[in-house]
Amino acid sequence: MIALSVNLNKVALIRNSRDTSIPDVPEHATLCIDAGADSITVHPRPDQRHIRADDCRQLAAMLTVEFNIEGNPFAGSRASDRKGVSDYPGFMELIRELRPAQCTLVPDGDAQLTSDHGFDLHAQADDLEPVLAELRALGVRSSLFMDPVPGQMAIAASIGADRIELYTESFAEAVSCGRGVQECFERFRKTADAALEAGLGVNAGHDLNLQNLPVFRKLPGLMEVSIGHALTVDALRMGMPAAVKAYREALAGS
Ligand SMILES: CC(=O)[C@@H](O)[C@H](O)COP(=O)(O)O
Ligand SMILES: NCC(=O)COP(=O)(O)O
Repeated sequence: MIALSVNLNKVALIRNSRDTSIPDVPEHATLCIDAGADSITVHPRPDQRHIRADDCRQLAAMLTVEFNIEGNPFAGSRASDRKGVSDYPGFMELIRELRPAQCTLVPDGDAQLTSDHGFDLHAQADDLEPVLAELRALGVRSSLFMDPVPGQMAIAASIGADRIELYTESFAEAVSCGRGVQECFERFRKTADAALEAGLGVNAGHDLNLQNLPVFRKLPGLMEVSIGHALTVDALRMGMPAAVKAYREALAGS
């Protein structure tokens, strides 16, 4: 069974548009879990535009399923610009404090609108190796956010990653425009095969939705998908429990 990890970034984004506590992030985590989510994902960015360090602390204290925290391991601390909101302590400082079940390392710059590329391990392996070693020492499963490039999988394994997360925006784009879907899927399949061959687990995420999951779910060895933006948009129309159930069904092929 492919695990569904619901990303709550966009619930926090709505909340942050006012000085308020609603929509309540932990309450929506519970709604997702009760509807069948296997895991909760968040991506606390230094500007705390959506998920804040305090959200991560609240979720870590209450979750009854796996917690996956994503972010750039080299992101340092940043003072909060909002009254009553804690400073961003630095990504690895947050991981050391909370020790989530999984940590997905993403090479996002602080000013990026969203995640839009994976790591280049030819350039970044030496910097990442000690971070992966620390995650292992903390008992946190590691995952590296990667583009679908088969040749990088052996490097990911050699520096100590437990899993990779395939950056799926290119597949989502192919499905959306109706062009090159099979060729794109084949690139992901070859990358997944290379990851499995190297002993890595295979996660995936970014722009996955109810239209592209029926195909992407067939990826060999896929263990987990993390989905936030499209699922939240669907939840605006159908409600969060129904949206989670719809994504679970899409993953199950039912
Ligand atoms: C790594 C990735 O693709 C997403 O998990 C990321 O969390 C998206 O970030 P935003 O929700 O800030 O667009
Ligand atoms: N790692 C992907 C994720 O957590 C959510 O990405 P998206 O569904 O918001 O694009």
